[in-house]
Amino acid sequence: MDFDALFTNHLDTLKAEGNYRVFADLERRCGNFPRADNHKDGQLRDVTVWCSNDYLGMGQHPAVVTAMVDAVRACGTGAGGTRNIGGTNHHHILLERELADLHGKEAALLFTSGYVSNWAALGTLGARIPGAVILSDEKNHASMIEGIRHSRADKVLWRHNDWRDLDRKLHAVGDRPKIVAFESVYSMDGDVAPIREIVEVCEAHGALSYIDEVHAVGMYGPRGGGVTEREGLAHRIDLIEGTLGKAFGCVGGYITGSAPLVDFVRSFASGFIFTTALPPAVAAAATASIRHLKESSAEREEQQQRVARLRARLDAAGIPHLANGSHIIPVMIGDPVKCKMISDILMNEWGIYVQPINYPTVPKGTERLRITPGPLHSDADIDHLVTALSSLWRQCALAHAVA
Ligand SMILES: Cc1ncc(COP(=O)(O)O)c(C=O)c1O
Repeated sequence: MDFDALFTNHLDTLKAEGNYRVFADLERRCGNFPRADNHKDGQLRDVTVWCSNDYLGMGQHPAVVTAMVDAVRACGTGAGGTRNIGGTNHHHILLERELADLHGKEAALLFTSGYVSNWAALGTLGARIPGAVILSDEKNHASMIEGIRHSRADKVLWRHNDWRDLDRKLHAVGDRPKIVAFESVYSMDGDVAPIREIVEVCEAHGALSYIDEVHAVGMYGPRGGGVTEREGLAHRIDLIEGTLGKAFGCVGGYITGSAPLVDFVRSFASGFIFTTALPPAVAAAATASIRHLKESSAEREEQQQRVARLRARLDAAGIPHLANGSHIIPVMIGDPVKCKMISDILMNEWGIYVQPINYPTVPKGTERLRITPGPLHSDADIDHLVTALSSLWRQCALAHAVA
């Protein structure tokens, strides 16, 4: 199916109706709003955070902080409107160009979060492509599930990461327009999808491929374009979705794809049209973060060393963790009460903050600590964490990994 022709067709109808909107190129809307006082709130406990999704510490990177502060001074704190009505600033346009370039796509579109990107994009594609069927990996994130539900399109689940099952299910769907939705790095198990095989199956069936790279953008690929960049597959995926809130250290989400696809979502998605735009300062900070990670792999390399070191230390201590080929280290506990208790003791007695992950976020019996080492963790932090876990493993009589 020629999706771009279909999108263009719909857009032509919009144009004929006079409802088609464009943004002024590099539109500026900055003002000298009064600066807010910088105040410190109450005393904070000194803990080491081990469960942050600011994977590379970019939220504290001087270039990112400076970009945000400068933009707040120049443009104020808020966008002041929806993108279509007064809220588009040159920082949004620059960021969309940066994102399109990151993924080698014609266009990009910002949303207020990664959640909203998935919800709005899948909701719109499923609802507006007549007769569409969405084939969704069974472990897809809630934002994708909700988007599909919102679209009211028919949904078919395929077994997690099982491209053969996907192939069979695409066959069974037959001649209808098909959208295949999946992730690159799954958040809770940290496992990585067989993207090449999935893309080949999509191509064989003429399906639109939709990948969520939320846990991979900034982290993988020579310029931080995600697993699709690392594997040289970005150009074969129709839509890449990502977040600015994790490795890029800011907030917001986006989609990238062909110009007609992005224009189609921009023109029809209520989650884009009817909400205040991201603050320009956030867009400026995200642009600085993306640019930095495109040009420098220092944070990524440092992060990968931290992950390798922690995994080796856990292995040496016999503490079971999922080997998954990603930066997410799930330390398996398998009991909800012990999981919560260990998290509490780590916080109260060891100054370590790692949130317990229990049902319904993960299936019963697979309760875990989801640990995310970053470049800002020192060797001493890692040693302290493993010493604490080893002590708790003995205290709580937890099973050790088989060597
Ligand atoms: C796979 C996946 N997609 C989307 C999102 C939503 O991204 P955001 O936090 O930017 O809303 C998350 C959030 O954790 C996620 O894990």
